Amino acid sequence: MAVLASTVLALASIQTRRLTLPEIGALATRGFCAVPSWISSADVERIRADVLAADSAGMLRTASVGNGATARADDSIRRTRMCGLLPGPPSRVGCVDTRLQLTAAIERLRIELAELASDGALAPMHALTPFATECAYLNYPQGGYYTRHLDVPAANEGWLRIGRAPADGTSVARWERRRTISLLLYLNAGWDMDAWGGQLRVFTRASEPCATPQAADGGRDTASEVARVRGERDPAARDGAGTGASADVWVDIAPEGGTLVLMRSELVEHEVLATRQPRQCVVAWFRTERRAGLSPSGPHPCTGESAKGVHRDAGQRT
Ligand SMILES: O=C(O)CCC(=O)C(=O)O
Ligand SMILES: [Fe+2]
Repeated sequence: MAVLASTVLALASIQTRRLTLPEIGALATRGFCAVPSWISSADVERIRADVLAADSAGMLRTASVGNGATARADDSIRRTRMCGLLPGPPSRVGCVDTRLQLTAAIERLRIELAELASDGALAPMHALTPFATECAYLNYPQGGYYTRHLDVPAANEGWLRIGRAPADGTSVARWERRRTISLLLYLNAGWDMDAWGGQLRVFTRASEPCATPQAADGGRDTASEVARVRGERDPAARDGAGTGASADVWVDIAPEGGTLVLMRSELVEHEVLATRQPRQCVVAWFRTERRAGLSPSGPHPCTGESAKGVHRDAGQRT
């Protein structure tokens, strides 16, 4: 009986729902969307239990900022613990089936987004390369936070070399990758944003290349259950006059269990406000790979710049 029960549990997959048209529209025009109840509350609890088990086993470590040689812990920017899932903790820790089902659900979402992009439902976007996804658990302690940031580095338009660099010697890798879509999946049922803070603050700017004027005002439609528009755009920006400088507009998203957030990684700045309760979530990044300096597929998503513009960058590298 116990064997049967564990077999059934192992076979049960994490059911996700497809994105709705308004959610797809928000991702296309505003660069982000919030998707309430993407998974069931039972699956939220299963994943959360696995995060806590992995943390108790010492698998979650202080999350760093920067990347490669510049990666470092910096308490003034970020306070949370993190554990990568690809590869994940050893199978004796927590529930490996839950992790496999979670990463399978994330892969199904990558395919859904790739299909939407090829159908033209999303703004032009680089292809999401299979087997290039990063995925991790995050556990914020009471007093945790992550200050305002973009998920890609500023240098080389966010492209990072895969493998050997010229400084490493000969036989240099010619591939690069960049985060394209950032994914967050929240795991705390009944999160009280007013009492506990910990909201995800997503910034949009009037000057943001992919944001349309309607988009910057339109968040209430797509995410009314989970988000509140808190920012004010300055009047000059609203009527399109002035120097191009604009005040921030932001949307606060409650980290409610089961809510999925998707953001264009190179466009959408965000932060996690101080949390007064421990807060767990899954973070993942769908990435794009390209031959160094060559356009991966089609024009740059925001500027419409095609391979020519990107080639200039390659010229500097070689
Ligand atoms: O915890 C969150 O809501 C956001 C985390 C985040 O922005 C990141 O890890 O890059
Ligand atoms: Fe982030």
